[in-house]
Amino acid sequence: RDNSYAALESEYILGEELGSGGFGKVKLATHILTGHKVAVKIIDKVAIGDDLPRVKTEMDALRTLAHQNICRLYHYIETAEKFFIIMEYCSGGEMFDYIVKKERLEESEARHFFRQIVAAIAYVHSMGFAHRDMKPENLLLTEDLQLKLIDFGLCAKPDQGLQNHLETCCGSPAYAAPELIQGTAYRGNEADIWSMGVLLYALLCGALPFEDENIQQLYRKISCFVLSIGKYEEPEWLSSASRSLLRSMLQVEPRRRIKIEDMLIHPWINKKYTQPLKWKTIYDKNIIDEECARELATYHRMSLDEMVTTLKKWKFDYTTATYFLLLQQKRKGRPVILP
Ligand SMILES: CN(C)C[C@H]1CC[C@H](N2C(=O)N(C)Cc3cnc4ccc(-c5cc(Cl)c(O)c(Cl)c5)nc4c32)CC1
Repeated sequence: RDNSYAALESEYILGEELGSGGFGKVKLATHILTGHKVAVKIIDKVAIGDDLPRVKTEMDALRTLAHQNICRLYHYIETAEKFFIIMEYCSGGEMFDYIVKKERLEESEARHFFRQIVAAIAYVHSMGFAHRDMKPENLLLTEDLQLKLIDFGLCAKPDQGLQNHLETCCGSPAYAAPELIQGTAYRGNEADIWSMGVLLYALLCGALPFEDENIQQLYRKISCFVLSIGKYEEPEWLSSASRSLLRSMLQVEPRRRIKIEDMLIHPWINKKYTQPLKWKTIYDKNIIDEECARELATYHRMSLDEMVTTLKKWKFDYTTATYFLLLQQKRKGRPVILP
């Protein structure tokens, strides 16, 4: 092992592998100072090759996007050979596994999850980004069944106008919007709405509207859906409110697709909820929790003001990670102390 891990192992204890992908692997780790579990995405620069821009894309997105339904970036370390992206650990695993175990969800449970997905995407779009790879595998659960959106390797800033298909062939075909399949120019945020429609269908029906192990067949199904009046079978148990929301998201013509703002006030989203959907972030980068800053200042033998000033630089170094984990400790009602 090259000395890259040295940078990491002085601050974290590496644990089991949680999963891997084209990017590299994700390992469980323990943040030494607080004893908290974290997830470390390890990317080998040589192995990633010309996919390196995707890493930068994800880093920029994770640094900018701070939201209760998005996996939190704590710290990142770049060495000559590797990137280490230290993030919030989601002990509940993938939402995909949760749905599979349950076959399909009751409408109320589907709504509990879907409201969090809408909140995350409303925030991502409000920040000028589009995720572009929305699917159950990219939605993780915390131990208290809170949803966290992950994998921003394909995200884009739609205010860069229309992306055309070729340069950014995206995500997973089963969730890909028709305009993406057809290779015409598309807007990332409109494609996200389509993918969320497929996601909602999966949550409610326990299956995918367009399913085929053979990619060509799958594309044909999506395309013929595109060409026909967009028929897919709607199981009889779906309520009329569910059907209307699904139909408004699975609109073939992107311009006719429901907008995220209209989803926030859709009757199905708000059924049995008195509060309107709180989609804005609960985090304010300008507000530093004094108790956590004080504990860090004492540990580093710095004044409180110096520590607050340092934290407001959001360097995503070990101190940023320790601050976030102390904040998490405080949110769980545990004492905010360092050894
Ligand atoms: C199938 N994918 C392409 C990779 C897979 C790797 C394991 C990971 N995971 C799991 O699969 N558990 C079952 C446990 C688990 C727990 N906490 C995690 C916290 C963060 C992440 C994470 C992973 C990636 Cl690739 C990201 O870009 C971001 Cl922003 C975050 N993955 C986690 C994770 C889920 C994704």
